Amino acid sequence: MGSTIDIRTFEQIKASGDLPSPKGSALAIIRLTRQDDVSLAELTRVIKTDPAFVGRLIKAANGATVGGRRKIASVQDALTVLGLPAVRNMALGFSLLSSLRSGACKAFDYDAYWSGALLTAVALQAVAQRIRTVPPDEMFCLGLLSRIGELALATIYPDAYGELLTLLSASDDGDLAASERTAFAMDHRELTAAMLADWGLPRLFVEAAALFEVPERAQWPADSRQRQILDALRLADAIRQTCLADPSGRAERVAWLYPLGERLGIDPDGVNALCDGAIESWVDWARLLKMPAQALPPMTTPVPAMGPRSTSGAAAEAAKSPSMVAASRLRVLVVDADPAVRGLLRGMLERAGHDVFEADCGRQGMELALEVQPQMMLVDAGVVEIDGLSLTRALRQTRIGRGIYILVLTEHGDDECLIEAFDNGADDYVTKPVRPRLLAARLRAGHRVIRLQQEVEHDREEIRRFAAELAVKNRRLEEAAMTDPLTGFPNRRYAIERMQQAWASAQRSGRPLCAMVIDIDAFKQINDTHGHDVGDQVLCQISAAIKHALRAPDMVARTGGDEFLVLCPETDLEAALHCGERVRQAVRAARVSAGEVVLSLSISAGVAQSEAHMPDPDALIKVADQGAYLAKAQGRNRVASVQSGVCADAIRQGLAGQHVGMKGTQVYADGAVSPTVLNERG
Ligand SMILES: Nc1nc2c(ncn2[C@@H]2O[C@H](COP(=O)(O)OP(=O)(O)OP(=O)(O)O)[C@@H](O)[C@H]2O)c(=O)[nH]1
Repeated sequence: MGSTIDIRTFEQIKASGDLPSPKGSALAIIRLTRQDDVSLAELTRVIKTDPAFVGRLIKAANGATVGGRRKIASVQDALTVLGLPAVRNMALGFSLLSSLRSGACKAFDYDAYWSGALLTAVALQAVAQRIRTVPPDEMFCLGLLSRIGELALATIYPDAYGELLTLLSASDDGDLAASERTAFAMDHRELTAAMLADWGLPRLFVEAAALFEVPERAQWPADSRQRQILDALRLADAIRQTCLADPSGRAERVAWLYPLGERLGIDPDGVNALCDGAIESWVDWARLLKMPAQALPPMTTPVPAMGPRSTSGAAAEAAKSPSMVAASRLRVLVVDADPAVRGLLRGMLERAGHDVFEADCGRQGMELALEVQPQMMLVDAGVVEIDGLSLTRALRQTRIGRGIYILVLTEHGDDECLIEAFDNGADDYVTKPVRPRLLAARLRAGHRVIRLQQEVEHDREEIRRFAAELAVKNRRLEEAAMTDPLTGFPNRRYAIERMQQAWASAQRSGRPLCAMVIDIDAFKQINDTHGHDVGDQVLCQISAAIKHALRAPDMVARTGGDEFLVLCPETDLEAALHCGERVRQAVRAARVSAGEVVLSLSISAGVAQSEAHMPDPDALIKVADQGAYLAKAQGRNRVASVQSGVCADAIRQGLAGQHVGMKGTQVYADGAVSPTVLNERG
């Protein structure tokens, strides 16, 4: 591969410390997964220190599970399903995504960059699921980072790269890579490849990332694994561009999208289905990662005419033949110490149209089997280092090795060896010296079994996809049933569930529990004066101000029109009153803009602490409600509690607002009553 960046230049940039790199827990996860003797327990412990990553990992694992398997809910199970390489790459990808959501390069659209990268990632994962060249979850990361060089250049040279982007956007025929090379003596493709290699991604991935924009430079045979990964990445990138294009742009792009699918044996309907699956999965991931992802129309409209290409015999053949070739052509690994035997077998297999890989000892056989993932292996029982039978047994214990059709080569008449071979997991045997016609017949029989397995796997894949779609839909329904659509906050139903859990836990531990009821003051006026739409915008901004003022363990839900319920676990009344006052001040300080109007509002809040005589959480909410009612009655814009026994002095010292004392109540306010328009209209 001729496009790798000059290693000295790369080392210099790296030494500057400006290159994007994984941070914190991701770094620890990557380091651990590189250790040969890492224990699952240790890795699980480190992963659990990063709750956001736990969520993403479990989501990815559930995407990868077979239909009918139970849902993955623990880190340990997710690790088993995904495997260490996928986990390592996900830690890398998500760490970069989290730490580089914004940056100093003004002309670089960070949101669009990551959103597009995510679409490429899910598209590549879906393509990999179809072509099965490498595990789909490993490909996810390749898609996510396939243009990381662009982001790196924007990070290292924010001003100069910004100027370059601005210049390019003004010209019609700008070549990004050429301009980058002129300005920085390197382009994003080279830098991407160098960074992926530096992070230890597989060579096949590094090369695909370096060349997918310039595929004419790749010299690999059309049916090689390298070429398939490259073509898969090209297809995923084309899916990204097509899905994000406007309707006329889409029509234009399918003209080169479908031929890319054809190269991998995927017909236009299959490509459309990949696009639709990718869009759905993209929106789902974007929600989890809190990234922008607009609703895109599906591609499942009938395949637009591609001119004579689509109907010509050649194109129709091209659309069909690759999948047929893929089904009849096998990757076969021959493990035998004798070069003459290997040569004989290679000749036979190649004449039958298969791709042949050779290993001269058991250890090399194991390594190659895991790397090239052959569908069939011919293993000499007497091969050295690891003997053929131990190799068979070891392979059967791996995910990759379980599905390989293994033919053992044994000495004639060695029944004991044959029995042991079958006990170790061999599918068939051939005795030495090899008789070509007999071997050819056994290869055909093996081939039949493999084809049947592939068909079963294909059906399973369909079921898996169906189950995954169903699971996503169910999750969405569950979420929707618990979420307030306007603010995105949990709704009353969810709040009551959480309240019951917190109540039970407080009963068990004997720790205090507080509830706070918040009501926006004179909100009706906003609707009446400025309209319902402005009212909605105000609600959203006030919600954000409330949430921002709360601590992480507190839970806030929108329980009514302009009413919110806050749950403060392990908090006593005094602390909850402080918290309420913090929220009140935050809302008071917020400048709420709605259209041309800037408003200042206030809230009234009631706070209550659980007490031994209260029978259930409803009683606690009722007392908090009474506090809110009292705050309203006292003139609004205040925090109140109808419970006594609070250390008034301590609170007063810590608060900016005035303290209005009543028998058995605490009330805070700073006088003004809202809402107030702070600017004049237009
Ligand atoms: N814009 C908008 N308004 C809503 C929504 N839900 C309820 N409302 C309105 O919110 C207002 C709530 O008013 P109230 O709580 O009764 O009274 P208020 O004007 O806030 O006065 P006080 O609570 O006594 O300070 C009503 O006019 C409802 O119609 C919503 O989703 N969007």
